[in-house]
This record gives sequence, structure tokens and C-alpha cells, in this order.
Amino acid sequence: MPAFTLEILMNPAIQDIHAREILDSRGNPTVEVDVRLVCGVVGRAAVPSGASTGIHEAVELRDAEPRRYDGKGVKNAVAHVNGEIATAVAGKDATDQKGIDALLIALDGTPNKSRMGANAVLGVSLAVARAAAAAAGLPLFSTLSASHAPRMPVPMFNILNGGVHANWQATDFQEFMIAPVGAPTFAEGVRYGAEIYHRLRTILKERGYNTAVGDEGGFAPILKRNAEAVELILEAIEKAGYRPGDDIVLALDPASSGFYEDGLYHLRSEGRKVDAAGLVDLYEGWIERYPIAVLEDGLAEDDWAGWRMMNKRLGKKVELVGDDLFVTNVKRIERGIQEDVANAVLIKPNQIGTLTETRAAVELAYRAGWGAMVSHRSGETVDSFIADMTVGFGTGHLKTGAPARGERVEKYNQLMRIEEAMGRDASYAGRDAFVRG
Ligand SMILES: O=C(O)[C@@H](CO)OP(=O)(O)O
Ligand SMILES: [Mg+2]
Repeated sequence: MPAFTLEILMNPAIQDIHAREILDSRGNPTVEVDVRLVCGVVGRAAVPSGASTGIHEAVELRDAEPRRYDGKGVKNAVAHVNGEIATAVAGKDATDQKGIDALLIALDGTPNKSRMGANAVLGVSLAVARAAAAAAGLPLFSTLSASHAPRMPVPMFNILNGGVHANWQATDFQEFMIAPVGAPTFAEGVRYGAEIYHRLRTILKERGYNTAVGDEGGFAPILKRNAEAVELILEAIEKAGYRPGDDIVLALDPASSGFYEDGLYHLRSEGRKVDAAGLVDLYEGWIERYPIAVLEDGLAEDDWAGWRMMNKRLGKKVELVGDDLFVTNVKRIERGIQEDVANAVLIKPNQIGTLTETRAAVELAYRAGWGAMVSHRSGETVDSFIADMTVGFGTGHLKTGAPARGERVEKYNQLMRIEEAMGRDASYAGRDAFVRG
């Protein structure tokens, strides 16, 4: 083979980039990016979008009204990729993820990616990683590494949805998750989760509750007390033949920024308001009664004093995860470490906008002895990048919705493929998934 042909066949330089508008799982427009390398491989990535977004997140260019171009929306993000970004990254080495992400950050020039749009920037960053893996002929997960060894995560299945994900018609708390820590493998954990999900549907039907689902595929019954959600789930676990606390533990994401107003937390379904201490009293009571291992966003995104108090009271008992509080942003995580407000960080690439910054957030959490829990968004696509990322970074747990609905199960399915591909090297995080203290 002539030398120049070999050079082309091996060349990981970016030849061109193309972005397009596609739909997410809520029927809203979002960004998809294809990165083509000189060697001929293409990496593709699609960007998700939240509903209970933190106010400190990187700024995505979304349409105020879906399908109506308002000048700030997804069409603009797409145009930025196909214009300025494509010109800037042409010819750059796709295996230099750090260099490309630094270039994207500099090109945007704002502290929150508001000029290019975090969705434009992230689509390129993730598609570059995919292209680089394809060029090397390697599975994506094996090219994404951090200081923790790769491992299969515990899947946190969100089987009961409330809050804004169910139009505030169900529970005040947004997510009630089950985590099969006692399963021997990831794939078995998926089976446990699916069986409990189906059992929960049967129980809800028997009690005359609605079995329609929320944005993340969990059921969204209208209950009178938030605690009833936990009780129904515990019943489903037992009736499916599993032991709460041993086989399955629970995780909650109240997403409390969504019901925090004027210094108080409004539990509308229960007709009462409580302050931070009152809400922590509620959590503490639940933690005594129920096998809860993880509590995410128990208090609001800027209630730093409340978080500090909550960490003192609960941080030794459960993993306290900051989502809206930290927004995958090292500056906010650093403050959290200094002020001792939590012991884990939720990791959402689109909150910060590049893969390199996402990894930095994970590494900072590891250095502090904190947990890192990877998460999807409530508006998703079938892109399963986070599945590979969770394994490569060795985070030990991820949440990506119910074990139902295509855009959610694609992540779980990809993780089962990875577990199969890893064979004997696949180690399931199980009980070691969560950090305390
Ligand atoms: O609050 C959350 O953790 C997420 C994902 O479950 O929801 P959203 O994507 O709507 O912010
Ligand atoms: Mg959250």
C-alpha cells in the first residue's frame, strides 16, 4: 500500500463537522453533531436537555417555544457548529480531546457557554470523543478513563415520577429510584429493576391509581402523601421477591429547588410548608424507617447554609448528592468541599458543556473522597454516551430513568453490551457504589 494511503487511513484529524436539529424525548428540538475524520470514520453525538434545570448550569440555546424559531434556539446552536466551530476545529487532531475542548471554551469566550450555546459545544465535544474511539478501533468506554478503575455501575431506576416531570400533578418529590445493590451483575440488576417496575404497575392498578408515566418513564400516580410513594415501592420490591435493604436500596431526588419559594419548601400535595430544618426532619424520619442510600438535591440550589446543616445531620447515613447545587461545575464543587455541604456530586455533561470539564468534576469529587453519580436529563435522545462514560470513569452508579422507554433503556442496554464485552473484567460496583461521611 502506498505510504500516503496509509497516512490517510490512520489520520485522526478532523475533516468536517456537521450539526443538525433533531427531536428529543419530549418532542423538543435538540442538537445532533457528526464529526468526520480524514481517516473516514464518523463520530455522532446528540445533546439532552433538562426540565428541572439549575439556574447555575451552562446556557443551552433552546427554543422558547418548541418548533418555533425565536432567534435564540436550537437553530442558532446548529448554525454555530456548522459555522464558527467547524472552521475552528477543521484539521485538529480528534484524539486531543483536551485541546479541542479548550479551543471550544476559548471560542465561546463566556463563563457559561452562552454565546455558542452549551448544547452546540457539548455536541461537538462528545462527537469528537466518539470519532477518536472509532478511529482507534476501540469501544468508547475503554477510551474514557479517570483515576478510578473502570467498573459496572449500579443502575438507579426512577420508577415513580413527580414534580415538574409529572406536571406537578403527582408527588412533590421528583424522583423515587430503586438501586439493585445486591445483584451479582449489572445485567441481573436490570432484571431486578424491570421485575419491580412491572410489579409496581400491578399494585398501582389494583389500588385504582393511574399508571401513566412521567418524563423519565416512571409511574406518576396522584398520591396524598409523598411517603406513600416509598411505601408502594417497598411493597413492589417485596412482592417481586426481593429484600428491601439487602437486594434493593432506595434513592430520592426531591429536586427541591422546584418547590422552594420565599425561604420555604412547599409540599403542595400535603398542604404544608416547611423550612430547611423541617424538610431535613422529614428526610431523617424516612432514613430511619426506609432503606434509603442516596438523597439528591434534598435542599435548594443556593441554600448553602441549609446544605451544611443537612450534611451534619445526614451525611454519615446516606450519600448526599448535589445536582442543581453543583451543576457539574468545579468552582461550585470546590466551594462545597470547603464548606462541607455534601459528599457526592451529580454528573451531567450538558450542565457544563465539555467532556474535559465533566471529567474534571469527577476527578475533583474523587480527590475529596466524594461520590460521583452520572445522570441523564429528563429530555433525552437514544444517545448512550453517558453509559460508556460511567464505566470508563468508574463512578459506580448512574441514574438514567425507568427500565422502560426507548431513550432510557438504550443506556441500560448499552451497559449490558459493555458488561458482556468486558467479560471477566467486568466488576459490578454493588454495595460499594455509594459514599458516606
Ligand atoms: O433533576 C434531575 O436530576 C434531572 C434528571 O433526572 O432532571 P432534569 O433533567 O429535568 O433536570
Ligand atoms: Mg436532580
